[in-house]
Amino acid sequence: MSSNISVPVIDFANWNPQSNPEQRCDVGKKLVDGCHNVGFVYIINHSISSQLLEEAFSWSKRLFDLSLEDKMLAPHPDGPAVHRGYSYPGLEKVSQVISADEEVGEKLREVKDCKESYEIGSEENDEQPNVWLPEATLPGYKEFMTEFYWECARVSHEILNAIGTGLGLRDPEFLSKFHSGHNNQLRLLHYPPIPAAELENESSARMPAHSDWGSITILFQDDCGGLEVENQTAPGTFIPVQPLKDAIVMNIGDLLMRWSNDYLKSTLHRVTLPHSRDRFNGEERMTRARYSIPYFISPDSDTIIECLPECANESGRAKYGPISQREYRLMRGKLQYKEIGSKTSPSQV
Ligand SMILES: O=C(O)CCC(=O)C(=O)O
Ligand SMILES: [Fe+2]
Repeated sequence: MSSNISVPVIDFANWNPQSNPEQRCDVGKKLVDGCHNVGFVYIINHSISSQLLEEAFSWSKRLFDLSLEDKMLAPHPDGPAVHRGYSYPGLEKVSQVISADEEVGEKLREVKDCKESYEIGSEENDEQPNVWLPEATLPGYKEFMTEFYWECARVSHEILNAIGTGLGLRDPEFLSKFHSGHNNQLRLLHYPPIPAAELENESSARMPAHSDWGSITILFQDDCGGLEVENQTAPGTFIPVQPLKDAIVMNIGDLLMRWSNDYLKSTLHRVTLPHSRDRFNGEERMTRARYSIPYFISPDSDTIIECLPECANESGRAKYGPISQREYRLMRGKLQYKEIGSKTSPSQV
């Protein structure tokens, strides 16, 4: 695990309308460097308030503290087409076979994923309608989460514009324009305490290595720890993304990697044992519970993802042909299904 590479911290204090163009350009360049070298960055001094984040975690805890019976009043629909509502521990199996080695793939499939989640989309996304709990089960939950969803969408535009600026796009807001926000996904995640031995001997996983599919992901995590990202300079080894209070952890997804002709990196990441000293509780060596809130940002379904001219190589060549978001999502879904079997569902979108 030792590495002198770490996840860069990008200060967004100078990314606001009052900042001068040089300051904004500097923020954009640092962000893009981090997305190129590591694929993951922390963003600090962003525009989501600390109080709102506290509220989001407290709603998440209230949700997962409900009885299973209550949570099952908003069940995740069967199959991969609609990713909404509540998934009980073990329902979803994230697996991305990253090796052609059959044995590795088999081993990953046997491992239980110890987490429960609740997925939320835009109320206007007809392809994936929301699955809400009855209002009386958790009054105020739907209202808060809807507001939080759009607050995350708002900040995602700031980040996409900073990326556009850092990449030197002729129109720095070009990427943002394909993101109405209706194709995003807010996910509440709870990893219950489990015996540390199960994570150590790999009979259980919190979340195995995978990449995200969309443009970018922003993630909020509690102080438990355990998120790790693959070290680009030493593939197969991982570096920790230590909790940093109120920071946004931001990463590049597969579609933006493709859009940027592989300049921005969609990095494998996983959730494993916490790194902190208080990894275990008591004699049973139980890992602490962990709560995280990723928000996946995707372009609208009809968007054609085609190499940005500014990212073409010297001979003007693109590594990938044009593809729509919808086509790409279906292709990824199919591939994943072939590899991981029909009882499981893909990691997101
Ligand atoms: O819980 C985390 O920190 C990571 C979650 C994640 O990578 C995902 O849901 O795709
Ligand atoms: Fe992820």
